[in-house]
Amino acid sequence: MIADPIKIEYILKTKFKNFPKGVFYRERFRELLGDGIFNSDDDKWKEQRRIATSEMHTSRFVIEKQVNSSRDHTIDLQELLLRFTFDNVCVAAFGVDPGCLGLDLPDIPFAKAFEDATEYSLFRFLVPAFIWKTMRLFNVSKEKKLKNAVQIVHEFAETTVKNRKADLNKPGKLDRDPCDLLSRLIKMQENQLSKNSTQNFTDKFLKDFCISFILAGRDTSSVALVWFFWLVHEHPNVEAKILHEITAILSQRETKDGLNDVVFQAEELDKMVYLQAALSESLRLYPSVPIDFKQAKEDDVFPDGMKIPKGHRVLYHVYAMGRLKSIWGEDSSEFKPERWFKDGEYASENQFRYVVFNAGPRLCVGKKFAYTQMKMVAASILLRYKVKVVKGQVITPKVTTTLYMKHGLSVTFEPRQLVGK
Ligand code: HEM
Repeated sequence: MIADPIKIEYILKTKFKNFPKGVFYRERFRELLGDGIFNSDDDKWKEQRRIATSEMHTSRFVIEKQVNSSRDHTIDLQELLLRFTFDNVCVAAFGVDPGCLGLDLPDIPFAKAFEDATEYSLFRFLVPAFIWKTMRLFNVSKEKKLKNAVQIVHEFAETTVKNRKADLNKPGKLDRDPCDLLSRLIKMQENQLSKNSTQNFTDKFLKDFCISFILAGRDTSSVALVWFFWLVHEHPNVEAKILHEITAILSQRETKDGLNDVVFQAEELDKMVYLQAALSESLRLYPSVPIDFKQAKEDDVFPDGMKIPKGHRVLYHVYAMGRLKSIWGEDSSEFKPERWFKDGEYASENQFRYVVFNAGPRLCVGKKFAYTQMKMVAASILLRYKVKVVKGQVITPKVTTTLYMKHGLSVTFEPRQLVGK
């Protein structure tokens, strides 16, 4: 297990490979999306962000309805946010809203199967391979459940791919030019085929690509937000600064909407640098992916002379790195968004010291999308409510591949009167 930026830079700059092979279409993600759809400032990306933010805003209303219907009751914020990001990433991937955030918080078979599949496949990392392989051979226990869950996920994805292809071929069927990942891949393929390119995405490829994307973007932003809301509750001075920033940005608008009608525009979210710093700071202390690992493609030697034989896995401890005094200084355990500013300007940290989104050629493809999504939710809720954490609950991380709160986060929402005039 390492926590050294120099070694991490060495690992992530191509020497090591991702493990396990085939979980994500990593190379293809880079090639097809990398700096295009999700990360550039071109018009397509702006349009994607415009649609994504208005969809997030719609979800904000649903969250608000939940809040109203549970007034005077506590609500598990983590569960609500997990449902929100699942719906949201499915819209981004497939253009389909599974409806997990419905008012009665319904059980959606596809979402449940997705969750089960993730949990049961984690088992394969925890036991020697011969154990789970034997269970798979006899189709028993966790392997049997995994098989069933995977089947539900695949059936849903297959139907979605088929329907989307059919809709794209029927003029007038879709009310706007769709921006979701699946539609873009299908269109990209059609354009290339018309140029006699050899590029050909099978339905299986399209399906697996979208499933991998949902897997990567599903819980990461929601758990980040739940730790953020808890830290903000514990630091009223930070909350006051965030509110000050949001209201200052709103006051620059030419037309003044009533508070309830405010929908943040992507450009306004870009200006929320203190909020961005507070989110980055929260992720430093509670990274959504707390431990990551890569595997040596061949016998290798680290810059300090340490030998790594072919096939060996190197784990790096993102959680520990976020708290190292050697990187962050004596106050490394404190929640201080101010540390992200240099000469009054927001300054990103060196990627290999802050590996929360991975780094270099493996930097998270959804990073910008995630910040837009998190800022939209945080600003929309904080503007309207004080999120009050119920006293006496135990706040502790759950040790798994994603840093959930073990017991969720019970909160109440107190409507604000003060802002937005
Ligand atoms: C706070 C939110 C997020 C965090 C902390 C985060 C973190 C990460 C990390 C650490 C990796 C590298 C995993 C590895 O290679 O070992 C990664 C990869 C990836 N992430 Fe994110 N992520 C977030 C949100 C998202 C969202 C919202 C999406 C999609 C909409 C997304 C899409 C991806 C994809 C496609 C990859 C694979 C990229 C590649 O391997 O080249 N992420 N993310």
